[in-house]
Amino acid sequence: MFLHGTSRVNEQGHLEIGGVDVVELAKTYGTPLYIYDVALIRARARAFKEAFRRHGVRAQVAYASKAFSSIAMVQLAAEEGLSLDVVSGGELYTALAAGFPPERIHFHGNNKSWGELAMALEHGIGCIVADNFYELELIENLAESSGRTVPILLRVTPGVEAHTHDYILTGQEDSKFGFDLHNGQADEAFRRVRASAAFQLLGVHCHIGSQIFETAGFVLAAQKVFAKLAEWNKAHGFVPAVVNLGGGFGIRYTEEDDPIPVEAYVDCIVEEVKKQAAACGLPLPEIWIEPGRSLVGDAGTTIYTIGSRKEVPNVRTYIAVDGGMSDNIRPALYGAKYEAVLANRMFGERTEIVSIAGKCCESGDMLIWDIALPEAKPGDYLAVFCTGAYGYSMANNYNRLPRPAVVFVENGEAQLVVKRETYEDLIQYDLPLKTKVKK
Ligand SMILES: Cc1ncc(COP(=O)(O)O)c(C=O)c1O
Ligand SMILES: N[C@@H](CCCC[NH3+])C(=O)O
Repeated sequence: MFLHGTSRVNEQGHLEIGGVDVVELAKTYGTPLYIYDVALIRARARAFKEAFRRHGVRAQVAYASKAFSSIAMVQLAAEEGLSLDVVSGGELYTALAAGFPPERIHFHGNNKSWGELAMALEHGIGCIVADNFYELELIENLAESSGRTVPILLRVTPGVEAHTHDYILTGQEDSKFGFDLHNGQADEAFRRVRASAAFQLLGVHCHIGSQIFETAGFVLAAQKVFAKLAEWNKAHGFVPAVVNLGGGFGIRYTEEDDPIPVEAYVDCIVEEVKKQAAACGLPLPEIWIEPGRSLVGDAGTTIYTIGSRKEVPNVRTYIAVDGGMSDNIRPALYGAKYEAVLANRMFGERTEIVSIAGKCCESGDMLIWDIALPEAKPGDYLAVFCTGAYGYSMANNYNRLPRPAVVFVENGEAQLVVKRETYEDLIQYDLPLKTKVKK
């Protein structure tokens, strides 16, 4: 059976996560409900950190909070000694409100506003990952007006385009992110930054993609980054303090996925960075990575209540749940695949093949096509696995569906960490029409 972390089947034949019966959680908190296995998140965080520690190198593992940001999640990341990657004023605000140490926050984004950058500077965050020339201008102006020096990494696009299962080398990088390494943009950014007292250039960042199962793309990216760092060192004596190779480590959504353990990514990254630094005659920089999905993805499970059923004779049976693309847009957006079970009948024999439909008014709102399940009846609970990354964080109110609640479970205890939205929440920013029609 497809179970992760602390998930198991209890004596009642119910799915249990973190020592808590999922059916009880559904009854207490309602559905749809996101449940996070906290022990699994801790285990992943520790595995990443331990892998670096074994190599005896200086490193930061920054949780990419775009995968799932909430006050409790950020506090959990802090508790585990992670750094934090934020990509908007909203994620930064959440981190600060959660009491996350500002010096361990890294600020990303391809169009940071003046206001967002000002907030970051005001709170003295650890570093800004500068993405483009306009941003450099904004940072410089802000730094001048506040008399600060701003620690930055330059985000470069190394021309390594990673896909889910492979990677290809692209001569001409076509990406909205970062300074191109090959067409002179990165060199121009480097010159500007070095010429201004506004910046403290810590080093370079790159991120080659997401849900990657191979190490080759990271090796290639490190090689390209160091080729540039070697040039900058030779020509300008620049010694990087930090090299950040981003996130993108893949997880197992279905039986078809075959990711490597997190240690294997870290081993290959550390070995390549060591090799490259030595070859370039550079001291070993601090190595930073930014995992999102691989920290929280398979720790998250969504529980739905099953409702209607529609048979299309000789074609398909649709089973509808009380959520859908509003709480998990990934199947509609990327054709993402998931595994699921009936959480209240785990011992049930899987006697039929059905397709799981969401309740949004959209034919494309399908969560899973053609899955084997016990015969599902209205009121049964469907658990969809591996929804911890980019589920809640990409949730929306399409069709005015309230966003679900989020519960953390650990050692037999459940804790509500995000409340379910209410209908009142949905209309809280609406204002009534000022009618011009005379009665
Ligand atoms: C710059 C950057 N860092 C980190 C991540 C986290 O990626 P993942 O969740 O695949 O680890 C992303 C998202 O792809 C990203 O764009
Ligand atoms: N949101 C995407 C990944 C994008 C990562 C951010 N650069 C997903 O659900 O897989």
